[in-house]
Amino acid sequence: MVVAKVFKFEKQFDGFPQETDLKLVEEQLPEIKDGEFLAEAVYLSVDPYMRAYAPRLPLGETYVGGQVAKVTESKNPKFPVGKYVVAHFGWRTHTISDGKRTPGWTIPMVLPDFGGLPASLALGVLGMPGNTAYFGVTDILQPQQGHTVAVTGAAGAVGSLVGQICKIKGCKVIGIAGSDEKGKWLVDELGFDSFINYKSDDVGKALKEAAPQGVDRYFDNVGGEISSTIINQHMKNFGRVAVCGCISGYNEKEPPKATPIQKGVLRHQLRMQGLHSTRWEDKWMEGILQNKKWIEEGRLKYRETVTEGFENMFKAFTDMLRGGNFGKAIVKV
Ligand SMILES: NC(=O)C1=CN([C@@H]2O[C@H](COP(=O)(O)OP(=O)(O)OC[C@H]3O[C@@H](n4cnc5c(N)ncnc54)[C@H](OP(=O)(O)O)[C@@H]3O)[C@@H](O)[C@H]2O)C=CC1
Ligand SMILES: CCCCCC(=O)/C=C/[C@@H]1[C@@H](C/C=C\CCCC(=O)O)[C@@H](O)C[C@H]1O
Repeated sequence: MVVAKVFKFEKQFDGFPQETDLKLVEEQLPEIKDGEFLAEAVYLSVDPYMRAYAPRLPLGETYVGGQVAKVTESKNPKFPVGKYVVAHFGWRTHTISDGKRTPGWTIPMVLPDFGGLPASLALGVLGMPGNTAYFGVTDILQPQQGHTVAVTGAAGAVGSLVGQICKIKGCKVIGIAGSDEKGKWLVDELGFDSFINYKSDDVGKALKEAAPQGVDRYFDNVGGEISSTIINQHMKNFGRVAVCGCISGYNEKEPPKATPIQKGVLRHQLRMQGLHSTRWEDKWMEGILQNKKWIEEGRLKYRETVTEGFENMFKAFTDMLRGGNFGKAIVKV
């Protein structure tokens, strides 16, 4: 008899998530049936969307999320024992799956050959965040050689890759994030051209110094007043803005107030587009293979912030929301 540990959504968040909003329970799993397999979580992801999605998640449900799991029993030839899968099973240690899609989420996928790179990367640079960065830059932002690019959430899973991919495309990249230690990593190790600490610097003033001629492309991971400042005061004419996330408001009880951006969009004739990584599901492997190639060539660096122990999922999640992570935040069971 297999017993799964599962985090259930106990109480709707009211502002910043509290530990008592989730409940860790045990579930006895039945024997697998024909067409099913049993998978044991090895790495689990903690992502900002888990906070943004909460109002739509019914209470009592398993908390949402992706994981890399090892197939330990199988009556489904597409998911043989010993293989690793990346799947949207939620915050749980053991899962019985029929290999079909959890409605609204990605379909379980046997991990492709990562050529010796760690399987955990399927939750980061070789998975959803990596593809958000890759397709968000190549399809939405479309930076050209010589462009100046600003990216917020710059030291996180998506932002750290966005900046590097823009460097690969020949751009000047300005990263905006929440600590000088993050800035040092971005500039000294990832090759960003400059860094702004939004917690201690005046973003408008610092951006004027870093990009006196203005910004051609802005990859927005945070929304709020920082984005209003960039869009209203720093974009060049005909610039592009990729709206990827708005984490500055996810934990707010009331919708955050920020200076309207319409004037800036209009004055500078900007092209501003939202994106969800899922729109590129039909060419998902293109992003994974390209990011993998850039890693192998030494042109794309990744970093993981690993929390040990399934019981520490909530801690890892809230640490990430508070900015404790460099690169991708994951949990190792
Ligand atoms: N559209 C899509 O398909 C996807 C969108 N996203 C979005 O992209 C963004 C980044 O996601 P991801 O890379 O996974 O997460 P990160 O790895 O960047 O982690 C979140 C980071 O957000 C920063 N942060 C927290 N609060 C604030 C705040 N008030 N203002 C500014 N920054 C804050 C913290 O860094 P710091 O120390 O700098 O504050 C923290 O490390 C999120 O908004 C997310 O929702 C992510 C994946 C897919
Ligand atoms: C306003 C919330 C923006 C969330 C941005 C983000 O991180 C998206 C990530 C998607 C994720 C979408 C899942 C749920 C977010 C829905 C929130 C909402 O609309 O209220 C998943 O599909 C993979 C990433 O592409």
